[in-house]
Amino acid sequence: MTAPGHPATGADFVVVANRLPVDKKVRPDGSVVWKRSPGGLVTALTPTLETRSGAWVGWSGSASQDGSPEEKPDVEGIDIHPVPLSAAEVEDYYEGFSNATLWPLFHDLLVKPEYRHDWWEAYVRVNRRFAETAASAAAPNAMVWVQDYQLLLVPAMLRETRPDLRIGFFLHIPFPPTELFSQLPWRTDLLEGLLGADLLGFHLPGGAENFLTLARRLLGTRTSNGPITAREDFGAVEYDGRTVKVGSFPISIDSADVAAQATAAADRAVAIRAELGDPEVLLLGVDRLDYTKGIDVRLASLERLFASGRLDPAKTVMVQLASPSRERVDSYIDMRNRIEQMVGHLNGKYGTVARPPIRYLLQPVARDELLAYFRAADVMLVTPMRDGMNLVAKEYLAARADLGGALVLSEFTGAAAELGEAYLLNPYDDRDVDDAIEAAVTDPAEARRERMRILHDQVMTNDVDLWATSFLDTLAADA
Ligand SMILES: Nc1nc2c(ncn2[C@@H]2O[C@H](COP(=O)(O)OP(=O)(O)O)[C@@H](O)[C@H]2O)c(=O)[nH]1
Ligand SMILES: O=P(O)(O)OC[C@H]1O[C@H](O[C@H]2O[C@H](CO)[C@@H](O)[C@H](O)[C@H]2O)[C@H](O)[C@@H](O)[C@@H]1O
Repeated sequence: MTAPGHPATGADFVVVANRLPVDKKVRPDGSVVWKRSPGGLVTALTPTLETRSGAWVGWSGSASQDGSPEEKPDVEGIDIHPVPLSAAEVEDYYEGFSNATLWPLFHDLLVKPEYRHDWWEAYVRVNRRFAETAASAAAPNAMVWVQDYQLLLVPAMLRETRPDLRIGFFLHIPFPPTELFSQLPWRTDLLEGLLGADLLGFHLPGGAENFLTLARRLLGTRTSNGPITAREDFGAVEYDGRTVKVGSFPISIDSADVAAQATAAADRAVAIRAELGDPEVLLLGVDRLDYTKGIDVRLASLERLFASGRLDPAKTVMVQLASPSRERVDSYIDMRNRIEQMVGHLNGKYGTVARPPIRYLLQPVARDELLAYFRAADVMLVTPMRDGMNLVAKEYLAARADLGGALVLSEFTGAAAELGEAYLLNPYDDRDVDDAIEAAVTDPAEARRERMRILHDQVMTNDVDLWATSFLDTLAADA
């Protein structure tokens, strides 16, 4: 069925992403409910689609029963095209090639990537399915925006059957240097897959420049040499008789919405602090439970700060909200065990029965509750070993229209490139981590407030609309 406002021949604007903007949950009684999915990508694109009205091609988040037709959820303003994945494809394409091969390789080899040809075959097959679904959803000359590392082959597959389309691709995770990318047995196929696009977007200029070097070295193509800057100066690759534009577009959030909702949650923030025993210092971490996020880095630092007396465990509470993620992938299971051991150790050593210093939740919390936590926290701890952007950091800043709080931020996040007034740290340097956390807790209120004023303004000005508009305007410009 065609959504209101869409011609029967297809949509003029199509988003293609691994995930739909809603997740399918099957209740024990067999009934189905659709819930808004967690994750930065969905959070970032939903407002854009609502204002532009278009189609979204993606996976529901659950394996399909063989032979049964995929249901189509009703999402206002978006024509949804579900792509079914079998249980084996979830294992091989999503958990395997996407999250046990590409994810660790693109995140500095924090765990060892696995290179398996059966996973690759599933990745090619599923990418083709996404491309075919997108081709059938798109109107003639439509603009199609493909998202992220799960779909690196889709741009070329789409161009093969629909050369009329204007194709953009955005990578939400870091793009690694040639030396790392070249480990991939399928490096040329992946590079050629991406070069099917008219415009390739990365968060940071460094990722875009890595891509140009790779194209030059691996394919011998002609590429531009000048520096790339965010949204302004672009690079180019000459490939197959076309010019592929390459640029940096740092993603952001719906800042005004976050600020308004967090302000509305001010009373709940006070109640949260009371429920926690009104600690002198409330530290907060909010992450998918992923080994890239450095949850262990902040817990190890707290141990050192408690042990040395630089922070008083009797006056400090740290809340760690962790959303379960990719739970069947070995490296995620290992990280979860490690974190839970550290939480237990810290509470056992530094807490009392009535008052453990670490409060750890392994479940997603409701959005309004999350915003209340942002508003309640004195210090937000964002300590990834590597992260494409990190929207949590930006959400925290937008939530602090009261100019309270402080942001501790790893230099190894994309967000750090724009947020120089945060308490920046190198997560590989224990002393630096400890010093940054201590300073964020103990600096004079006026100094913290001045940093927050600059950071809050930065995020309010550079929002997700700027990200989407600058990408789509650039994509449309040379059509
Ligand atoms: N409602 C809700 N959102 C969450 C929770 N945990 C994380 N998120 C959201 O998920 C997104 C995470 O994005 P980001 O920090 O870029 O990291 P990513 O998980 O790697 O995409 C942010 O928009 C968070 O607000 C949770 O427990 N509840
Ligand atoms: O879909 P999942 O496997 O559950 O993972 C959730 C998303 O994680 C990744 O997020 C990235 O995109 C964010 C927005 O650009 C960025 O801030 C963050 O640094 C990245 O890690 C992944 O790239 C998405 O595809 C996933 O949906």
